[in-house]
Amino acid sequence: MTLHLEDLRVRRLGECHYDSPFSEMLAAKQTSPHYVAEGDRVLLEDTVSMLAKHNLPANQLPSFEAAGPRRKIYFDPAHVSAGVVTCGGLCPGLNNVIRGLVQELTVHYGVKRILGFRNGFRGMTAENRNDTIELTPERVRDINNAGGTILGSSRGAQDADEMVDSLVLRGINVLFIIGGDGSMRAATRLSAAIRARDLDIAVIGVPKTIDNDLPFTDQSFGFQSAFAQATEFISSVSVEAAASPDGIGIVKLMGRHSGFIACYASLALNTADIVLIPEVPFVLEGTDGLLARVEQHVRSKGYVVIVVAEGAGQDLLAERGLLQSDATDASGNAKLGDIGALLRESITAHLTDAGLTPTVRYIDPSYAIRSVTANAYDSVYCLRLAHAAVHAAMAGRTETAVVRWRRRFVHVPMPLIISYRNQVDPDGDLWMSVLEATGHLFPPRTHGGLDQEQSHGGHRGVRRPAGWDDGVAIQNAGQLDVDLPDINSARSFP
Ligand SMILES: Nc1ncnc2c1ncn2[C@@H]1O[C@H](COP(=O)(O)OP(=O)(O)OP(=O)(O)O)[C@@H](O)[C@H]1O
Ligand SMILES: O=P(O)(O)OC[C@H]1O[C@](O)(CO)[C@@H](O)[C@@H]1O
Ligand SMILES: [Mg+2]
Repeated sequence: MTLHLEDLRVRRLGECHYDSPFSEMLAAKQTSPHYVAEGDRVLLEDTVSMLAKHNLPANQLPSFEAAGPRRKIYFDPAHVSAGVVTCGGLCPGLNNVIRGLVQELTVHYGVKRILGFRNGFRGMTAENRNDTIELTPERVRDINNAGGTILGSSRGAQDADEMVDSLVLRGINVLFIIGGDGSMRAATRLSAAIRARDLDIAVIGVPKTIDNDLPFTDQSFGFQSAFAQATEFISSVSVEAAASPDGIGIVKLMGRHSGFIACYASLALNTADIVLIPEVPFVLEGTDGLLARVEQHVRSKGYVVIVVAEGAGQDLLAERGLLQSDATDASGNAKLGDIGALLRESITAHLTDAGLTPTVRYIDPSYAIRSVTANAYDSVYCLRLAHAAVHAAMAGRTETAVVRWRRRFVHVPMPLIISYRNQVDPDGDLWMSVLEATGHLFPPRTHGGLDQEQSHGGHRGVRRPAGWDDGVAIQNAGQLDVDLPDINSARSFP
């Protein structure tokens, strides 16, 4: 399927008639290397060859609407009641985003009423809709000092119409959804239900995912804090492995389908000998297999450190009957088998057979990683995303996520954010860096790169309940088939 320029157009509730509190500040601002003026756009692609192949005038190149404050806004702040909900797995920085939203809404726009729905979308059901937390500047003052989310989060299906009823009954006209791919799918369904009733409610997403698996965003918030924390555990097993005869250190890190945390945490320390991620298949046996490679390391260096993403090698578990192929969590995400345990057992058996005396240290620090507080970098990032989200909502944007793309903050229509899964490209420069750092070009490439399903539009391993929409599949952003009018002319979405 093809991405059309129209797919990059952000939906608007209507014309902006109210003066924004930022009008004066914006009056003289122009686009610069550090600022994108309202009305200017940020390019989707960033190489000469990608842009050249479109053969289009500059103002028709695929681009995103810039985020940020507008001179005119859609909502009268006096009549805004905002809702906030956090959904899916935890991620460092959730509280920072909540705090940033509340501060921006109250201090700059003068919004008086902000409600936090509790425990994810579950808090928006008929049963729970009145159990909200009033979010005031006082309530959120110190929440950034703790990990998790003061609102709670959850997985599991809720009825979109019932959630719209909750918004109507609680008088919410601006909703901020902080969540991952599943949450953005839910947000899209919720938005469709809002549109079907012709309601004047803005839905803005702040993409959150510890796995960094959402596309069209440089890196998701909390990711840096998470992989920084993960390095602590790699460091521990490295020390343990190095101090044991024939030592084997294994750390299993989160990453259901995308091995970004494993890659970045490994690069940060540069002590891992082998990195295994879902995107790059490997085998255990044979001369090209992991076991032979591990034995080589142990014989030459005395120990080996392996960093494995939880989604790696699931095919190996399946072959051995160690994977319940249709098991899912409440949100329809595939439940994974324990690749770390398989590595531990098979490496121990192999090295023992080879006459060695392995000591295996296996750590699975998953929850100890995603529950940490945001570091200084992520704290800044979360706050700026929150600001962008509030500006977008007040300007009447809807069904839109706020992200940072190529260093600029932009608006990405929600269908795009769920259109495919961001994964480590085995042909890309990140994986090349990992191979350079581990120095052994392992695992060897057994195929030509991510297949079509994996990289573009695929949701392998995600099994949603019947009737759920997994969003449109689009072609590789590098192969956009551009079709269409000048999207840069400001125009309301029909
Ligand atoms: N296709 C869908 N349609 C409607 N609702 C969905 C869909 N997918 C997920 N949801 C709902 O969105 C919420 C969050 O989804 P999920 O548990 O998959 O986490 P997520 O947002 O993907 O975050 P993460 O991947 O970081 O854990 C859940 O309440 C889930 O029921
Ligand atoms: O155990 P939970 O809370 O379902 O979360 C586990 C999953 O959540 C994720 O962090 C994504 O949020 C995955 O990497 C991980 O497998
Ligand atoms: Mg998800």
